[in-house]
Amino acid sequence: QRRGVVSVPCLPYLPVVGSLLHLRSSLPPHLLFTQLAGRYGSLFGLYMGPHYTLVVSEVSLVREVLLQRGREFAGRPKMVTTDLLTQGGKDIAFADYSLLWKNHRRLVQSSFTLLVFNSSYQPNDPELLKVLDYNDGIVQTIVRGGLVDIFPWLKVTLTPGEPRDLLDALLIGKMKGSGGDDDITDDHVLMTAAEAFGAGVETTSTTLLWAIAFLLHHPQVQERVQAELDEVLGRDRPPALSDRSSLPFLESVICEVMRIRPVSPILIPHVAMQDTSLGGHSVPKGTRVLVNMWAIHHDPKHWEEADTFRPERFLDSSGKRVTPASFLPFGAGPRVCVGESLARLELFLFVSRLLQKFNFSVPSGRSLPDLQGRYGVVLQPHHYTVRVTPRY
Ligand code: HEM
Repeated sequence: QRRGVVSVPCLPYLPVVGSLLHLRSSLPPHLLFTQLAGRYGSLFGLYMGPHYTLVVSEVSLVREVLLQRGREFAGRPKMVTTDLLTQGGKDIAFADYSLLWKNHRRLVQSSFTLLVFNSSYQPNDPELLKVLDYNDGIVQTIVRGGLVDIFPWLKVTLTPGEPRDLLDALLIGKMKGSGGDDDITDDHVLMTAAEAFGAGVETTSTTLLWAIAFLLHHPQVQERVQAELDEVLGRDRPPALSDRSSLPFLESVICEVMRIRPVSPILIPHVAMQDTSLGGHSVPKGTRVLVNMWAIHHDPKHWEEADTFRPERFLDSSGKRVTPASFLPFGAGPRVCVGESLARLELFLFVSRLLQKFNFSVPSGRSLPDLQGRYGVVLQPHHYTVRVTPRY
């Protein structure tokens, strides 16, 4: 037992493997952790190999980690996969807390609008295809990371010259050292741009897929959004950002989608940068913290019929938008999503224009989308088929 953490319930653990044997499950991590929280409580510990890790599943504790003690918990663990993908944390999401990271983050945040709206591509533009390909490589690599992040010595299973995939290629490139022709400096240059795509495109487009999936299950919600759009915009005027406050039901549908299926059900791991405390328990420096946002968004103490899709929960009795304290799809505090306002803006423009112009339905003979989802870097819906017809 480490000093100071004895009072937090902890999963059994063994030398070297830690608690991994107790984490074997067919459930995806957010559901497994939610189940374990039922047994061990809303704050419990486990060992990911040698790494002591706290799992947090209660909103007041989450707010303590992200906001009240946000600065103390703003570190990121050093992991083999992300270290390679980001050239030792030269990105934002996986870089440890430092002055450099803070300046980098500020710079990127302030240039997003310019960066995102500055250029456009035609479908199949070779440059666009290359970027999409690279993005896909990153997604697959992080999914495959798993064990090598817990036991870095697994790297030795590599055969130099015979990379099996992008992860191997990056590892081999790194092992060769710097300065050589095979060095991965091009990837290095791509880090920040790749992250804007990796963290930005995958999350936003997946949220859009979830939105359509839930609208197919709830055609009456689709009709109500369309009635609101018809009243505010009419048939032809494209939605503008200034319309957001006049479309509270549409905005509440987007929120309910992000609540019921958060694309990032477990936040990127945080790390205690100093000895600190959480919920009155002392937490040693270096402790990893996993925030289970799925558990927060489905907590029956805070959400009535949490498993039911009900956008009205984001409206008050006079129909105005409200934001419950247990709704944190972008995280909060120093590590809050850099792209939050951009993502909200994109989702508003996409959903409003699509529903103004089209009806979404299930093609005859096909079944409704499966709403279970599959867990990767983001929580995605299984593939489904949708019929899109112009409204007029
Ligand atoms: C629906 C869309 C999105 C959702 C739900 C989402 C959610 C999140 C979450 C939960 C985090 C982790 C917070 C934490 O670790 O405490 C995060 C971090 C981040 N997101 Fe997003 N995100 C979205 C879109 C975007 C977009 C559009 C961009 C950029 C173009 C972006 C860039 C980032 C970056 C760079 C970080 C790391 C921040 C840091 O560690 O300091 N995200 N996002």
